[in-house]
Amino acid sequence: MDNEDLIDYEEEVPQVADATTTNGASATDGAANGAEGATDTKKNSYAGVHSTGFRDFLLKPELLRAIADLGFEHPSEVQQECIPQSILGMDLVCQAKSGMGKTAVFVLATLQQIEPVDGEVSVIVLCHTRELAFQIRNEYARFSKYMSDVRTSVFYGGTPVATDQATLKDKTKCPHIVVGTPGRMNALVRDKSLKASGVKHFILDECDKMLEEIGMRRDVQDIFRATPHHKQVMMFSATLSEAVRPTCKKFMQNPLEIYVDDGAKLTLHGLQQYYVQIEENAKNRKLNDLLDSLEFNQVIIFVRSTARANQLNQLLIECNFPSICVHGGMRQDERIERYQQFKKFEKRILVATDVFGRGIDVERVNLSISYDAPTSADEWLHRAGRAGRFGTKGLAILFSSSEDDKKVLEDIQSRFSVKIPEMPDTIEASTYMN
Ligand SMILES: Nc1ncnc2c1ncn2[C@@H]1O[C@H](COP(=O)(O)OP(=O)(O)OP(=O)(O)O)[C@@H](O)[C@H]1O
Repeated sequence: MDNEDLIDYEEEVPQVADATTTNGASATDGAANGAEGATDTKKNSYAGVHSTGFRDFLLKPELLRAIADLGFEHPSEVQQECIPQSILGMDLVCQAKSGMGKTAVFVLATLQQIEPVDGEVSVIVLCHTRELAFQIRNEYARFSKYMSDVRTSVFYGGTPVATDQATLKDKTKCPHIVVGTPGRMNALVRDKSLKASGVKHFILDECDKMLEEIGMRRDVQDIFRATPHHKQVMMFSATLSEAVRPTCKKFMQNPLEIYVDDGAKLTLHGLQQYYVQIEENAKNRKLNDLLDSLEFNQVIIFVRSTARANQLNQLLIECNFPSICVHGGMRQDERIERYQQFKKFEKRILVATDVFGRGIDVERVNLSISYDAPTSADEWLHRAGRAGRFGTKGLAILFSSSEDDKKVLEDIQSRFSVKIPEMPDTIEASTYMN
């Protein structure tokens, strides 16, 4: 990746040595453990060893009440590792498996520290898709329900910019916390509707995605430059390759680096993964068979283009499956409405492009089918991780129909030290249903 045009004002800071505070054992284990055996070493690690409770973090009573209302009993491992330091304002770069509660780390850390000043935005959270931004704003709403003086807004493209501008202009409405996608957020910063000079916490979720895509990275950098030098920076993803880590750290000062899971350990314990070798023209029939024969609560079916999403969704509806689709080619309000429909369990089948590949959290999804193979091993990990949230069981299936698909399959197996077998004729439902 080309790092040339990265932000400049941290460039002189000496790079943190590799021996930075990491989650010692876990961080190194991953690299050393080459095989599936690694998966047995920490059963239920998502729930930690239960030695710590949320109370031990000395959070505000309003937050503890909200956490109790949400039914969170114990912090997950990533929460145990990150919350104590992040609530003290430390910079943080964090990799942990999909669905293990990274969102709560930054939501709690920022709500714990926030001192809301009317007319001032003090927290900026950036993520790569509008639905994810919407979801994160909802997480803020859930955790801040007893903090009535804290306002959170979400800003993303495809909606009237004037509405966002009006919200920011009105002191009684101006949010203290803003979640958004880079393009719209940068536009609001550029036209000075969003004054970033009061920002104290700057967060990137799915940071590898945002820093690897050049357009997004430029927007992120521009927004970052408009914020004060002194602030807390936190970054999160399930996939932080060795290549992207230095890029992340360029935005930070002496960050705490927590790699709860790495390499082989990124594979979710409860998730079974299979591939299906198939000709392109046999995919529809196979998908039909799978949807008929597999038991599932909800399923996300990934395809590579908006046109294919529409076609496949149409076909499934004609076959009387309760299907909807979401992709970047539809109106934004419709996208959010469909996301909500699926989240509320009004539909059980969602056909989506990679717009839904990362971050989206729908509890009942226990089946992830890549009808079109992903383009990289990392994207597979994110797609598969839509099933098996927070340590639950799930099933992920990849249709492989070309030499490129085969190559991706090989990459997945070597990058995550996992064996993905060919799908057997039958799979016992209890092994992937909770
Ligand atoms: N301590 C906890 N106890 C119970 N449930 C939790 C806890 N922490 C988080 N969750 C739930 O787990 C689910 C997954 O969390 P979240 O979406 O933050 O995962 P993530 O690590 O960001 O995953 P991804 O990498 O896929 O974005 C959410 O529904 C969240 O409410």
